[in-house]
Amino acid sequence: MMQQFYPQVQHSYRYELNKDMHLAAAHFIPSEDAGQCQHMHGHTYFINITIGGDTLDGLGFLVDFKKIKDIVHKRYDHSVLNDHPEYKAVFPTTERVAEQIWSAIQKELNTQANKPKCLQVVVRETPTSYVVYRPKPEELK
Ligand SMILES: Nc1nc2c(c(=O)[nH]1)N=C([C@H](O)[C@H](O)COP(=O)(O)OP(=O)(O)OP(=O)(O)O)CN2
Ligand SMILES: [Zn+2]
Repeated sequence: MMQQFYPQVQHSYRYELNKDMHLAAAHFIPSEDAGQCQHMHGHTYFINITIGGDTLDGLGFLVDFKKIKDIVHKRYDHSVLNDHPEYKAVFPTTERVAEQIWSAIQKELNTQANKPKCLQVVVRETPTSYVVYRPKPEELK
């Protein structure tokens, strides 16, 4: 997975969890400036999510791996990204997809008593193109 590329994120949390997944989705960037990308096309997105925290839940989980996959995969797999409400105001670029994934995951983590933090989201759109998204420190308070 991830073509063996795992970017490191600096932190001092006791635990770091990583979840890899991939999903198939179509998108287009509705602007002439996007060249060929203005036309609908598909990708197999490879996604890596990094979560940190100091405290585990009663099961000994920082967060359930399955919960992380469900938030992203159930939402986007075999869908057209442009159809999702979060891409009505912004285009579904790799950068925006990474940002939206971070936002959805952190929103769910905020409901947990042990308060894990989503430290990094990597989205690989093609074999040669990927984005790393990291929140600002104030967004993790
Ligand atoms: N900053 C961004 N640039 C581009 C994005 C993007 O999301 N953010 N997206 C695209 C297209 O959607 C395209 O699918 C991916 O582009 P690209 O990596 O250029 O695709 P190729 O497979 O043709 O890359 P090569 O390395 O030239 O084979 C475009 N730009
Ligand atoms: Zn594309």
